[in-house]
Amino acid sequence: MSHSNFWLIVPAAGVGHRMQAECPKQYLRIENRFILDITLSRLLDSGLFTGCMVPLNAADHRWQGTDASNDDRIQTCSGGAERADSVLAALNALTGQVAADDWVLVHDAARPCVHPSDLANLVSTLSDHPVGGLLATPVADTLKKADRGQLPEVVGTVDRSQLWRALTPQMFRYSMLIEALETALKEAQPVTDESSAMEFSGNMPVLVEGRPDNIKITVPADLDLAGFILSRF
Ligand SMILES: Nc1ccn([C@@H]2O[C@H](COP(=O)(O)OP(=O)(O)OP(=O)(O)O)[C@@H](O)[C@H]2O)c(=O)n1
Ligand SMILES: C[C@](O)(CO)[C@H](O)COP(=O)(O)O
Repeated sequence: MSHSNFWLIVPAAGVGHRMQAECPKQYLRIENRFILDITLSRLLDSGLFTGCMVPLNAADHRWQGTDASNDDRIQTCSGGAERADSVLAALNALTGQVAADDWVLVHDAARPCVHPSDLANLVSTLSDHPVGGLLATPVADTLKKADRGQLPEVVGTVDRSQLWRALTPQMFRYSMLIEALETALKEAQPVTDESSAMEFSGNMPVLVEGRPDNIKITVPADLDLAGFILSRF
């Protein structure tokens, strides 16, 4: 079993355009709790993490009203224009606290339904792996490729036999992840998750199957769905 420490980064600097809400979605409430508080408590309650860094939007004025802001395990920093920029900012803000081969788990603030069993399985599966990996779930729907018309039309059906939906947490060694993100961003590579940066650097992250109910709250309908999922835990 690895003797490395485990650190948590929860990117929470987005504005939630697709949610069309009155505030950034991480500050919407489920059962009168901020989504950000739910996500952070579900992860930190595992007792796994040495520390946690939460990148916030520079214009964020809601953080001080959260329960998490009173948790001395949690540090904050300023995020960036894109999710990858926020994650890199958080990694840099941890410099001096984290050893090169410590594990860093990055988990979207917008995924409050993450299940403790998935977190435990991710860590136990990868803690001695040289690269790391991510929670993911096999695609269960038939996938269509469409043209870009106003009324999109099918141009083909995609073979889904090797396709997975990437979830979070995504778990990589501190120094490898910083280097991969810096390289990908410098080369203007599209980086929508940590794995894609690691892949660009030539690594093959492991896919660890996770629960499909680890949803990312993205559009309005996701809020009630997340509330139902959380009510079942
Ligand atoms: N510049 C950004 C953009 C996103 N995120 C975070 O990354 C996670 C996943 O991103 P996404 O679902 O795209 O959130 P938003 O960018 O807020 O949503 P949208 O794209 O609809 O604006 C969220 O927890 C979000 O707060 C971040 O920390 N910094
Ligand atoms: C990281 C992620 O949740 C994995 O599926 C996803 O890439 C985030 O994408 P978003 O557009 O920033 O929500």
